[in-house]
Amino acid sequence: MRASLIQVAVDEGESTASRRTRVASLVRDQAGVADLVMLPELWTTGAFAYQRFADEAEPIDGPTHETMAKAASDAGVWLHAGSIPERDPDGSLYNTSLLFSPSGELTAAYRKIHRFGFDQGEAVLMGAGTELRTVRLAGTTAGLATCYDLRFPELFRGLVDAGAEVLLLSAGWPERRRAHWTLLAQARAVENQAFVLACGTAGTHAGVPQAGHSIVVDPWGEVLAQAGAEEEVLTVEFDPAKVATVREQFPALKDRVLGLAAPRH
Ligand SMILES: NC(=O)CCC(=O)C(=O)O
Repeated sequence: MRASLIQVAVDEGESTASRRTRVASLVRDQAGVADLVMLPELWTTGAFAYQRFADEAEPIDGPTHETMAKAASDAGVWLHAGSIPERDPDGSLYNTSLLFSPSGELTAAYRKIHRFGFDQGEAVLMGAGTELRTVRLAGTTAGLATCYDLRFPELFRGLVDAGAEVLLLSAGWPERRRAHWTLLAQARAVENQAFVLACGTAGTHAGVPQAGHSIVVDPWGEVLAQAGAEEEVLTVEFDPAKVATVREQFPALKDRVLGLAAPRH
């Protein structure tokens, strides 16, 4: 499988409409290059531009859906189109990832489960997703996660229990915590014996420099490729069958002990 992670720059000053057009063209450029293309979290607004979420929220089948479904089918690729600020028909907001098939059908929508609560923005403005999402694509099973989710290993274990071999994380991770980003991506890959493809943003918005450094890690924890700090398309080739090989040769997942009792005092 060949995957291209498009590390979109989310600097202020570019309108949402023109960014959509620009990113759709980057996706189309992947025709014949990649089987799977990924975009970051909230790349239309930037993940920290909290004041824009309500104004720019869209329904699942809104303008980003329309543009990205067409880009996926024009390019003939699986497209993890990152996430949008979704407005549910009941008015509430969610941070929702969209995944399209090569014919442009929406195959999965994942509402981010762990909202970023550190600075009160996302956790106050957005609702929390409640359902894990896995998708069969290109002969493997992918599990979806978004940014802050990376800090919560139980979510990834849930995806692996549901059959995931490839963990797709779209993010808007800040430069300030870049060391955590690389470490956690490798940890999630090693502990789950799965590929991790983590696509972040570049640039600066709302005063928050973004980490970039999108990363692809194999089930043994080796970094197959990592981007730099600027906007970049990171293309990598990997064999999802390596998951079965690693799990067979070093069957640590089989040694899990479930339902540990709390300590007695
Ligand atoms: N958008 C996010 O989820 C930010 C997460 C983050 O900054 C962190 O976990 O650190």
